[in-house]
Amino acid sequence: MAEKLLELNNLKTSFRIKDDYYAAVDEVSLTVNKNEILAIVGESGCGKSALAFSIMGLHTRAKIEGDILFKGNNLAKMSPSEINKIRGKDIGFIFQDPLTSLNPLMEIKDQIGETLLLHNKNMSKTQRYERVLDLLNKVGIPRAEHVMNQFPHELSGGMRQRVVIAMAIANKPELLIADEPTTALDVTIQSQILELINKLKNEMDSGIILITHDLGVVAEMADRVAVMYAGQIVEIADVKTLFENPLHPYTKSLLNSVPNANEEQDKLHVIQGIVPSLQNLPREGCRFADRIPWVDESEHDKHPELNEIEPGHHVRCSCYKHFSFPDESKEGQHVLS
Ligand SMILES: Nc1ncnc2c1ncn2[C@@H]1O[C@H](COP(=O)(O)OP(=O)(O)OP(=O)(O)O)[C@@H](O)[C@H]1O
Repeated sequence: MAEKLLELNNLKTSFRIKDDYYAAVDEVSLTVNKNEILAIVGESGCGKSALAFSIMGLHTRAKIEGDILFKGNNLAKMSPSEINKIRGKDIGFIFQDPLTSLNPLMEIKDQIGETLLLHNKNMSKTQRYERVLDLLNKVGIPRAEHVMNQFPHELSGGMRQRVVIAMAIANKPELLIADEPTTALDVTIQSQILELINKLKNEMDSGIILITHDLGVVAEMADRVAVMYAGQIVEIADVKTLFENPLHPYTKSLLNSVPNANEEQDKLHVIQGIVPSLQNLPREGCRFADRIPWVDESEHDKHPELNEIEPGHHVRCSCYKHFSFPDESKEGQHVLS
C-alpha cells in the first residue's frame, strides 16, 4: 500500500491585487506518496509555481487557506521558524533557474556546506567536506574536488543545476519539489538531470513533485499526473491512463500540442487561447468553457467538482462527456491553422 507523504486539502493561495484577493491556486486537493513522482502540468500561468511555493512556505504576502499536511503535520498552520526547520531538510526544492538558488559570491563547497550546517549544527568541518564531495559525486559532477572550490559563474548551466540538486538533496529530503528543473538546459543535459532525479527517488524513497510543461518528460518520469488549469486541477490519473485515455478537453488539447508524425492532424486538435489573468478568471462554472464555445453551456456543470470516474482517475466537470474537437470543415474558426 502506498505510503502518503504529502496531502493537500482544499489549498487556496490568493494574491492581493489592488484591494482584492484573487486565488491563483483554488481549492487544490491531492496527495503525493513515498517513492512516487507526481507531475503537475499545465500552461504558463495556471498556478503550478504558486502551488509549489505554497507547499514550501515561500509566499510572504499571499493568503494561504486549506491544509498542507506533510507526514500529518499541517505546514499551513506553522510559523515561519517552524517551516524553516522543515524546508531544506525534509523538503527540498529545485528551481527552474539555478542562478536564483546559488549565491554568486560563495564557493560551491560553502553553499552546500551551509545547507548541511543549517540542519546539522554539530557537523564538523571535515565531515562537511566529505559530505559535499560525496554529494557532488552523487549528482555526477566530474572532478568534484576541483569544482567544490569554484564559484557558480565558473560552471556551465548543467553543472550549476547539478549543484542545485546536490543542495536540494543534501539533507536527504523525503519530499523533493522540482519546478521546471530542466527548462533552462539543453536536451542532452536535460535527460541526464532527469535520470538523476529518478535515481534519487529510488535511492532515497522520496516523493517528488515534478512541475513541467514538457509532456515528453512527464511520460518518461511520472507515476501520476495532475493537470492544472486556471488554478484548479482538471484531471488527475496515473501516467498510463492519462496518456491512453485523457478525458478533460484541456488534457486532450495539451496532449495534442506535442508534435508528432501526424502533426498536421494534431494541429487541428489544439484548443486556442491562453489561461486568463488572475483578475479575469471566471470563478463560477467551468473555467474552461470559454475556450470550447462549441460545447453547449448546458453540458457544463454549474459547480464543477473533481469526480472520480474510475479508481484513481478524477475529472472536473461533465463537459468531457460531450466534448469532441470541432471538425475542420464545420468549425475551422476554433482551431489553430
Ligand atoms: N506574487 C504574485 N502576485 C500576484 N499574482 C501572482 C503572483 N505570483 C503569481 N501570480 C499570478 O498567479 C497566476 C499563476 O502563476 P504561476 O506562476 O503559479 O503560474 P505557472 O503555472 O507556474 O506558470 P509558469 O509555467 O509560467 O511558471 C498567474 O496569473 C500569475 O500572474
